[in-house]
Amino acid sequence: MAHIFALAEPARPAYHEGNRNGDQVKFPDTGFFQGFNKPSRLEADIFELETTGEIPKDINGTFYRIQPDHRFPPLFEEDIHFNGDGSVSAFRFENGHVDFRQRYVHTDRFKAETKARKALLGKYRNPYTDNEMVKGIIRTASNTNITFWRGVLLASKEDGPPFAMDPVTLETIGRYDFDGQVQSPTFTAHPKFDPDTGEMVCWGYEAGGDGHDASCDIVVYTIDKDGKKTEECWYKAPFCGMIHDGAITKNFLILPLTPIKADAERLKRGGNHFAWDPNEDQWYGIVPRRGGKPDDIIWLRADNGFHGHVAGSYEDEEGKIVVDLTVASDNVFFFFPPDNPTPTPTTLLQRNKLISDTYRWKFDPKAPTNTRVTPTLIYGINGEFSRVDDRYLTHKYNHFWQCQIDPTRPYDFPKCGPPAGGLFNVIGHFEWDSLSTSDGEKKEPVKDTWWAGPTTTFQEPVFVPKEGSNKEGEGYLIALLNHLDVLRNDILIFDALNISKGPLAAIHLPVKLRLGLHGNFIEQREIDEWAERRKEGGDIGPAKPAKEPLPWQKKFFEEHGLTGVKALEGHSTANGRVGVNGH
Ligand SMILES: C=Cc1ccc(O)c(OC)c1
Ligand SMILES: [Fe+2]
Repeated sequence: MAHIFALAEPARPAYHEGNRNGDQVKFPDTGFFQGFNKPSRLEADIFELETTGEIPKDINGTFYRIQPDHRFPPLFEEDIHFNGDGSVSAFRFENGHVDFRQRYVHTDRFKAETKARKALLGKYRNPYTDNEMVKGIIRTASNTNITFWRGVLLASKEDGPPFAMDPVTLETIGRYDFDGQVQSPTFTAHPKFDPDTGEMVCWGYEAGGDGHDASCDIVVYTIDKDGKKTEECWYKAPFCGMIHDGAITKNFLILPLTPIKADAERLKRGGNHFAWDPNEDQWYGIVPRRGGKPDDIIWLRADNGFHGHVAGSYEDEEGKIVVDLTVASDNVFFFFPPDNPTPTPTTLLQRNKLISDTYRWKFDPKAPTNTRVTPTLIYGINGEFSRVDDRYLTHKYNHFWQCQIDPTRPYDFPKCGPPAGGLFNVIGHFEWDSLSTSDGEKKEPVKDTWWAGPTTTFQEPVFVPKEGSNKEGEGYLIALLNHLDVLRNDILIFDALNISKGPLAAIHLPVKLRLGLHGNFIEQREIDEWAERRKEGGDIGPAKPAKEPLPWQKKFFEEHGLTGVKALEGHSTANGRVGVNGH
């Protein structure tokens, strides 16, 4: 019998020679778009999610997290997860109850594509692959992190500026330029918040031109707790590599430069934004947090590796900079292979063979540029997505939490297929102090872990401090669990200092979310206080979206006239003239 979707005339394939073909709304038949990775595109509100066990009543706030979720079938069949539109989930915890909300970030890209009812932007961070209609657009999909800053959520991706959203309704306010103070084309997805000063320390790399030209310019900003930009300094990188996460101490910002490189010519040819360079070092740029000048940056170097995320960072008693982060042994971004093929991971399966241990580096801020460094400690675990008790950032700390990869545990391959996003089948709590060998004896490091079974994997956890306690690590760990067999998600809540006991409670979603990147838990007290200040007539008033195009866009519109996205919007150019070809 014919399948119910069968047509009398066979439909044309949705992709021809790798390019989108015709108007069928059909996603590629590739690993990035099928099974657990199938786009969901869901915007939803669910009041009173189903639960098992008792949700701790002292959790009062919202767990925000963000996921890429392609709104439209991509222009190119080989498109990747990281190119999907940002979609934000909010889990509001109140008195043992949990409500769910999910909305897209309304980026400029999202608006233009909605109007056209189809994808207009092409490959990840390559404007040369875009439809002519969107030339000059801010391309970012804002899909990597969702942070809370002075009463608004900032959805961010490192290829563009952040977009502000309302923390309660999740409505997009618009592109956020910090009241005109931040004009760089790119902005990190990992801004750092100093818990003692209330400052945001942030940066952009590939920041010299339009953000897609492989420039080696790095900009570093500090915004103070009142929203005023207090520092801006421009530095040069030795090459245009990725600076995804960073670390702060009281006096320094550390920028890990990963040897996955952009190349202007490859971009012009319509190729990948990045290519892994297996012969390049991993570099660490160190700049002062206050009064930095372009010449102040020092670069320390270590053998090739792929930086993951930072756990904690601080200055020790000797003034050394302690930075803890995962470093993988090979190319984690298997979809960005080297320009010249070498034996490097090119499939998810090969990627799962990578080792990603957690390294403790101690950097001397007085070391000359090009000094070679080696780690002080290696924890002896394999994982990613480290989190700490954020109240201890810039201070000596002990505890961190992380998703673990344990290939010795059974995995139900027939039911689940290759583990979407990586085999993060265990969640764990670790203690640096357990590695110390002050008495000369080698201790067995703490590995407080819990395995969730053969059909499940974890997404990045968040730490929630226990109400009324300042003790490091006292609180809860909350993490999304992927059911890879039945295509659904749960949220598990653990006692953060006793993970191996298993979850205290679970929250059940009736649907599948996407594989997300990052999230943060915000206390209700904080959300309410800022809502009061941000209301009409409040002492600072509503957050305002950017009023002007970015400098690179103004230049682009002046050079190219009123084409592309400007024509689409029917706008005049920034200076009020209709600048078509010299008029
Ligand atoms: C490691 C994560 C990472 C780095 C760069 C990206 O553009 C991204 O998009 C979701 C994610
Ligand atoms: Fe990240």
